[in-house]
Amino acid sequence: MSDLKTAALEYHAHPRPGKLSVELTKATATARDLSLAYSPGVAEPVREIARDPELAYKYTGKGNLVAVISDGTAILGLGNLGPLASKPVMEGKGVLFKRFAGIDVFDIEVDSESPQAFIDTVKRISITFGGINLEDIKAPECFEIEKALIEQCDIPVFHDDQHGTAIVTAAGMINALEIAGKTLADAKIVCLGAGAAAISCMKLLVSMGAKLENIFMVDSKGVVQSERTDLNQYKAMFAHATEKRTLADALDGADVFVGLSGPNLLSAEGLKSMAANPIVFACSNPDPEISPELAHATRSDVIMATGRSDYPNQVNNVLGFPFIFRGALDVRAKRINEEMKVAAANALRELAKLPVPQEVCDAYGGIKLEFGREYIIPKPMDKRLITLISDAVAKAAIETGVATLPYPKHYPLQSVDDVFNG
Ligand SMILES: NC(=O)C1=CN([C@@H]2O[C@H](COP(=O)(O)OP(=O)(O)OC[C@H]3O[C@@H](n4cnc5c(N)ncnc54)[C@H](OP(=O)(O)O)[C@@H]3O)[C@@H](O)[C@H]2O)C=CC1
Ligand SMILES: CC(=O)C(=O)O
Ligand SMILES: [Mg+2]
Repeated sequence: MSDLKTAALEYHAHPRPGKLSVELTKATATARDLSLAYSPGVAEPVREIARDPELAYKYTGKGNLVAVISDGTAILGLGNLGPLASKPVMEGKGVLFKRFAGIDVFDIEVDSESPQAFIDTVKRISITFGGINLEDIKAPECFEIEKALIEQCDIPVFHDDQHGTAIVTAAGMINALEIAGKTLADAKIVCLGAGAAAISCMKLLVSMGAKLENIFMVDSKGVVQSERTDLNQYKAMFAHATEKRTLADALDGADVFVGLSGPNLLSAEGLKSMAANPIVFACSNPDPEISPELAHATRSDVIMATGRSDYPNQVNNVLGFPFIFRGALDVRAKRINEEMKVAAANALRELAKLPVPQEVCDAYGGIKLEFGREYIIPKPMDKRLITLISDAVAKAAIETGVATLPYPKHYPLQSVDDVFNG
């Protein structure tokens, strides 16, 4: 077994299975405490919530509780391995929500026979939560599922693989282009993958200035182009009349490669054919479309990012979802709208340009981190993420009328420890 495999299995198995547990937030030492926590005292908040459902936010953990829900149909880049196999990833998202934004998570793996069954299940349990983070649900079903749940639930519903990924990709991309001396408006972009993450990433890039005609999407059958008769409506939005048919055709002279597909799909030859200062976001997890080692050996001018924690430039939705939900929950937003997503992307992008505190450098082995080719996007351990992204999201929610609470008195948060100081 590889060292990483052994260590990862050991980490998950010991000293107790899994990565999360439920903790108590109130005293439970005496009979009096129990008479408040449970019968008879618990009847009082029950009566209050029955009278006014909004009081669930006052008397229960609802307002700080997010459901991370999957059907296991697109677990990272590992594919459709079923709901139970997705549980380590969903627990992992729970770890990240808690560690970076103080948000409690129940992970829920749904064994559903159809998108409608999944929608019905999630809708029925949605009242338990302050928000719903959908995860690792494959395209195109994920689009229909998210749309239905947004319509049917009055709490934020957010498919992380779509929007979390898009926000972080857009932030990193605009910075990488700036370093390469290029612009989003002119960049020729190849997106390998045409699923949940890819469609949403390309849509956000277009809304932030990329030209639809400059984007070539490639799926498992080749270039998404207008002569194809097998395209779903989401892919069809990106279909051009073009002679290009293969990934190699699309890559020739391209400025940007975004990989949201699977492992080892970008070859050295493909990378060689790209324009000067090529930007490669090989974001498939756990194994990228091209390894950074091969990319750097192939091109000295490549600006390289992956979805992984163990290389520079981690373009991963961990930089988005904890802080976006934090901001949304704290103003009790009814949804996470486009303005909130763009605000998050801009906050993230701008943070990368600020001097990096020593403690962040220390968490990454003491290396000097400075805006440039090896640091296009902040590191997950940077405490300023919660300060800036949650603040930007909360403000955008208020400005666009989806917040139901005013700007929080304890904002901007200085760290995750400030979450309950409000
Ligand atoms: N770094 C990050 O933050 C994130 C990374 N990802 C990564 O993105 C990838 C896709 O995830 P997601 O969008 O949720 O999954 P989906 O199942 O929704 O989409 C997968 C897409 O990959 C395409 N694909 C698969 N194999 C190939 C191939 N050989 N050549 C070209 N395209 C291929 C599929 O093509 P077809 O449509 O023809 O089936 C499909 O369009 C995963 O590797 C995942 O780890 C996802 C979210 C966040
Ligand atoms: C990071 C993530 O959400 C994924 O790879 O699916
Ligand atoms: Mg995911």
